[in-house]
Amino acid sequence: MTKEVIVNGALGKMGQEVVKLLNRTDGFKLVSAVDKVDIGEDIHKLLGVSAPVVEIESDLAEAISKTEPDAVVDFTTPQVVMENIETGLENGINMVIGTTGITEADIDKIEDWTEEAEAKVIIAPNFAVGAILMMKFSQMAAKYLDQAEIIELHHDQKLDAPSGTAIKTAELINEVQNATEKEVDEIEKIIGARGGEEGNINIHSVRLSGLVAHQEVLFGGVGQTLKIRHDSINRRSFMPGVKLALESLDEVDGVVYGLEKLMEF
Ligand SMILES: NC(=O)C1=CN([C@@H]2O[C@H](COP(=O)(O)OP(=O)(O)OC[C@H]3O[C@@H](n4cnc5c(N)ncnc54)[C@H](OP(=O)(O)O)[C@@H]3O)[C@@H](O)[C@H]2O)C=CC1
Ligand SMILES: O=C(O)C1=N[C@H](C(=O)O)C[C@H](O)C1
Repeated sequence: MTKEVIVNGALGKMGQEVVKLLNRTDGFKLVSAVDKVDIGEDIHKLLGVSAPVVEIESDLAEAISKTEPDAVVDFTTPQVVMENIETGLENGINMVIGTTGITEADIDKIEDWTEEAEAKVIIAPNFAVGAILMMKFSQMAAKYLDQAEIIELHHDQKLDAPSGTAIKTAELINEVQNATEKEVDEIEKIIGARGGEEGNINIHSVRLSGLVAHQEVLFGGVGQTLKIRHDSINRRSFMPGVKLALESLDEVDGVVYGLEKLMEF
C-alpha cells in the first residue's frame, strides 16, 4: 500500500531531498508540503520535479486535517520541532523526526504523548548509515581507550552547535568509557578553546562553507591515538535512512531514538 507523507520544512535543504526521495521511490506519495514561504506554490515545480501539483501549506495541523497522511517527516528547526511533534501526535499521526535539538527530557515527554495518541515517532539525529557506524565504532573503541574528544564540522548555515550527532556520540561514549580525572588544571586563555563538554567528552564545532556534515572522534591511550571519521559529502547520504524509518513505522512501538535501533548489528 502506498504510504502518504507530509514533509514539514519542505523548502529546507533536507526537506527538498525528502520531497525528491518520495517522488523517485515506489510505495510513497507526497500529499502535502509545509514551510514558511512560497505558500500556495507547487513544491514539485519549485524543485524541478515532474510530479502532480502539491501546494505548499503554512500550517502543519491544517495540512494534516486536509490530507490525513500516514506519516509526517520533519526537518525544521530545534526551536519548533517539539511543537510539530505535539501537533502530529495530537492528530494521531506517526512521525519521522530528523530535526535536532531533542533532549532526554523531551523524549520522556514524547513518550507520554505517543501513549496517549497511540502513534509512533522515530527520531534520528543522523540518518546516514555511515554516521551510525561511526557512532557504534566509537562506542566500541571507548571501552578500551579512556580519553576521547569530538570534532564536528558542518556547513556555515547550520543553526545549532554542537550537532545532534556529536551529542549522541558523546552520550554513547559516556555510557561505556572509564572516564579518568583530568591530570592538569587547564587554563583556557580564549573562552571556548577547549570546546563544550557533554559528560567527560569535549566537543569542538567547526562551521565553514564548502562543508556538508562531517565528524571525527579522536581517542587517546598510552602511546597511541585512534581517529574515526565520517563524511556526508551530500544530503542524499541521509535518504536511505529516512526511507528505512518510514518503512519501519509499521513495525515499531512508541518512540524510537536512533536509527541504529532499526538496523541489525
Ligand atoms: N537527522 C539527520 O540525518 C539530519 C538532520 N538535520 C537537521 O534537520 C534540521 C533541518 O536542517 P536543514 O534542512 O539543513 O535546515 P534548513 O534551514 O535548510 O531547513 C529548515 C526548513 O524548515 C523551515 N521551517 C522553520 N520553521 C518552520 C515551521 N515552524 N514550520 C514549517 N517549516 C519551518 C525553514 O524555513 P526558513 O528557512 O524560512 O526558516 C526551512 O525551510 C536541522 O535541525 C538539522 O540539524 C540535517 C541534516 C541531516
Ligand atoms: O544540520 C545538518 O546539516 C546536520 N544535522 C544533523 C546533526 O546536527 O547532527 C545531522 C548531520 O550532522 C547534518
